[in-house]
Amino acid sequence: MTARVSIGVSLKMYFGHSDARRWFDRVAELVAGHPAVADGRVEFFVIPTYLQVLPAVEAFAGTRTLVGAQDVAAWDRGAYTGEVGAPELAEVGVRVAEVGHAERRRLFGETDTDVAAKVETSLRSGITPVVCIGEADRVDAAAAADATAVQLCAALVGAPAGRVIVAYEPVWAIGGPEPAPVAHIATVAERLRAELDTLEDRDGSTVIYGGSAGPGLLARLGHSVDGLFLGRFAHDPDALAGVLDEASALADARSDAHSANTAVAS
Ligand SMILES: O=C[C@H](O)COP(=O)(O)O
Repeated sequence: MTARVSIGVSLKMYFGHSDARRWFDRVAELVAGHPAVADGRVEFFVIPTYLQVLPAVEAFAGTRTLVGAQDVAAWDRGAYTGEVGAPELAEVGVRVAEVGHAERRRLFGETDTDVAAKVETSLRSGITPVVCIGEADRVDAAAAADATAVQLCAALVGAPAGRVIVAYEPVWAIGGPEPAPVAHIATVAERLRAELDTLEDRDGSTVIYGGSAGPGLLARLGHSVDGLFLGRFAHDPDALAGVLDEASALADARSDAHSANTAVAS
């Protein structure tokens, strides 16, 4: 388990260009003044639409915020109309790329093979993939853990060495009024972390939770996840500030636990 806690936001296609730019300015000010983001205890990433990427890179310059893309082409470059490749994304400052979100799998027919190709090109281009996985139907936690472990393995087929951010998002909890139950999330996230721990060359990889996540959830989840992947409940910068405060408290608790363990071992 890393001491660092990750908080990510995907804006999906909710904001128009002006609204997105206003949100970037508000949030850039917020994170610039947030000690835990400023000193790296909390990793913060923002994933706007492709067209909003460059203004986001500009707005968040100097704040340690990682700007991401909501998708990435499965190929580096060539005759792929409408696509954007990882090398170009990296060239303009994109640091993370969302791969295999439930909406892309459901609405655009993305398969595990597509997801694996996108993970591969991202890592090869120096971009950290945010690998989205989650069970489609509301099954019990053990079945969800089994299903998502299979998805994770499929996403990493052929992937070069490097850190991945695994976003566990039960499909049935996305876009709803509330997140999945804490015990369910904890069971699945712990299984996914255990799977990652068996893999070589995945140092620093993290498991975060998404699906109607908002203020109050991280404090209840505690050490069972490495952070959250927010959607609608980050549109209000004040709500996002609350989540960042919870992330800061969790990062401090992890750091204390790590120090205590080190002291016992020596
Ligand atoms: O990308 C983010 C997730 O799909 C969660 O979105 P949501 O919190 O609006 O359900």
